[in-house]
Amino acid sequence: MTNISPKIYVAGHRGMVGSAIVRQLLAAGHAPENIITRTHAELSLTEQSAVRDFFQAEKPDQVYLAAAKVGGIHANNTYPAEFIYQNLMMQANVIDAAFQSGVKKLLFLGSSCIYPRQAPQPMAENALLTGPLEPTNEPYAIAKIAGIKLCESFNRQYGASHGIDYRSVMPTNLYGLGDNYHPENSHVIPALIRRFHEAKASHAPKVTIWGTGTPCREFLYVDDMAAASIHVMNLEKATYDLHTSPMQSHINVGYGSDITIAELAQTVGQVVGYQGDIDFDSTKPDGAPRKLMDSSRLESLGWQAQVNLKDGLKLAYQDFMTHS
Ligand SMILES: NC(=O)C1=CN([C@@H]2O[C@H](COP(=O)(O)OP(=O)(O)OC[C@H]3O[C@@H](n4cnc5c(N)ncnc54)[C@H](OP(=O)(O)O)[C@@H]3O)[C@@H](O)[C@H]2O)C=CC1
Ligand SMILES: C[C@H]1O[C@H](OP(=O)(O)OP(=O)(O)OC[C@H]2O[C@@H](n3cnc4c(=O)[nH]c(N)nc43)[C@H](O)[C@@H]2O)[C@@H](O)[C@@H](O)C1=O
Repeated sequence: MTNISPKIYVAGHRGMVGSAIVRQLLAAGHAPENIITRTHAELSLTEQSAVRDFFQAEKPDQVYLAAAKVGGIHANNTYPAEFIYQNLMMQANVIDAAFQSGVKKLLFLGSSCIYPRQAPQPMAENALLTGPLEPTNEPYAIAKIAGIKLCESFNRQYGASHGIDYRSVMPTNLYGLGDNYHPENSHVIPALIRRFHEAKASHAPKVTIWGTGTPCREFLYVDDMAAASIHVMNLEKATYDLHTSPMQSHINVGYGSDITIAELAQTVGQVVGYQGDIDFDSTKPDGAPRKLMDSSRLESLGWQAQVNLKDGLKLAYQDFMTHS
């Protein structure tokens, strides 16, 4: 049975993943007063001294690091300085302050974009640092790789002496409740939900999709991601260590199969009920041609995705309708 006593800090609790983690911790019986949160306005994680003060005051037992500067292909390509700087600062501040305040267990959320653009498919954890990255999100990916290496380095230097165990999970592309539906800066699923919905409402004859439609993507519903995060956080150390190594400790979290962006567009159109045409703007970037995760490490650790894409898209569309 889960130990319900730890004091848990969820960084990024108002984001899509952080909010799902909080929902699941509460549903699992964690007392609300043991779940520590701060909004961005209350605590900017890029501010080192504020982060240190917060950790020294709260002294949590566990940390889910789900706060990050996040966005889709256009945002990553347009604001690379913000993506590398803010993510490096947030994770460095949180991981070091967690260590300094005595946090024993921390889970860092990375991304599938850490793998080389031409990595063999599906991409296993050992593909890390074997080749050049996808240019549209290289700065974000470099920050995420640094986050993995921060966790590993703190474990290697202080694991035995201080009993710390900092872990990393690498999510594939996510979607679901609480997503960012911005027309340009979002990921493809929320962007297409908005675009198809608006086209349906205005009886537009066609919807234009960025890129060629040929890239493949794997999509995981956010509740599955939250469940995987809690599962990995709670694995026995001996079990985790058996499936990882000190310098390759991260764990992929994927759905298990991918589809083309053209197929995704058809499916989103069906879910939304749009009956017009779809065309493609190939002047927009495609990004990585394919990035299917090999999630067998996590599966062998006893976890598997539950929500299929069609069901997840229906839930996401309901969420968009509720909040638009
Ligand atoms: N969404 C996806 O498809 C994927 C996400 N991931 C990773 O999963 C994690 C969660 O992503 P997701 O939930 O989608 O992201 P969201 O953008 O939904 O949430 C990010 C959260 O981080 C907070 N935050 C950002 N900057 C700061 C800051 N300087 N100080 C304090 N808080 C800050 C945001 O607060 P505020 O809104 O107030 O700024 C928000 O609550 C991230 O690490 C992301 O990189 C990985 C792969 C795919
Ligand atoms: C999770 C992941 O997210 C980003 O990488 P990405 O996988 O390229 O994510 P995306 O969701 O933005 O695009 C997926 C595909 O979809 C196509 N596409 C079509 N039409 C729209 C559209 O309207 N919006 C968007 N965003 N993409 C579109 C788009 O051209 C691309 O081929 C990283 O920067 C990084 O943040 C990261 O790790």
